[in-house]
Amino acid sequence: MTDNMIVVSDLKKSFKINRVLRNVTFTVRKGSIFALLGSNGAGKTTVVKILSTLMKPDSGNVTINGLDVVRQGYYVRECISLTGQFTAVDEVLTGRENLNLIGQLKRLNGVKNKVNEWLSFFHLQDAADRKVSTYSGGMRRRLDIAMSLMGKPQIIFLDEPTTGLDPQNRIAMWDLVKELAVGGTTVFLTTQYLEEAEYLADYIAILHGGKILAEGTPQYLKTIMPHRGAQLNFQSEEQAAEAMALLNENGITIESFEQKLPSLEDVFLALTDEKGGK
Ligand SMILES: Nc1ncnc2c1ncn2[C@@H]1O[C@H](COP(=O)(O)OP(=O)(O)OP(=O)(O)O)[C@@H](O)[C@H]1O
Repeated sequence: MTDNMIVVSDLKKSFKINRVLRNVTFTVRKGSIFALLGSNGAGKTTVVKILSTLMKPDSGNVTINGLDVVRQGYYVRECISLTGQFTAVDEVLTGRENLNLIGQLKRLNGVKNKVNEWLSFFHLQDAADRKVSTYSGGMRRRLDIAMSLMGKPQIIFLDEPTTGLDPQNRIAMWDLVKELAVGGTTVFLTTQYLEEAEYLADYIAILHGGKILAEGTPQYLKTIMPHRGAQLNFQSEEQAAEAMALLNENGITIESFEQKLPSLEDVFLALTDEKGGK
């Protein structure tokens, strides 16, 4: 019995002359949070579409839960759910009605209890009977994920789950994703944010130039990425200059403190340099 939920090998996909996926290979362990990290247009959604049976690859193999996505698509769809970048909720219905509808379409038993369970898990009880048109972006996104979880899929694909969310909603979404994995769901997410991948994922694969440029645990990737600095913002330039020399002794107030992460571009450059140098 293998521990791998997803096995992707030598995946290729082109759109006419645009070779988006040249050779993509990775595995995802059962019950883990896996992040596919890449910048705009890297091909993340294309990977998600192929893995979720919405698009056929040109070549390569993909199995999910031991099932081939091309030949056994029907069975693959039984064990996955997909939440895309644009929410699929019905604006005219309430949150509860949206969830009920999905429960009925999927012919689930005990829909009422399941709806209440997910409303509470996603902190939507208070808004449950309001029309979705009155929901914030974060609430819609949470409802969308709740809808895709009706029926308890073993694996959930979250395509850029926090794009467009404000910092507060982004953090709330991170907490929910962690809780999902604690509950045993395998989470496959795509993101263009390094900090999101580092915070959430057990394992990160960086997609760049149609290939997996680097992969590993966040701890491992930190060791091969560019150095991180810290940015200290003082009240005035004078204070900053003074502080540089006398920070500890003079007790100068630091207005704010930000950790500086390398940009994705810095990461790509460092990693491609490293590979080129080998
Ligand atoms: N159906 C399609 N027909 C033609 N080109 C496509 C199609 N789908 C994707 N592409 C192209 O493939 C490339 C990768 O797109 P994809 O949406 O997979 O990237 P992404 O990493 O998800 O980007 P983003 O972060 O912006 O969503 C882009 O150049 C895009 O224009």
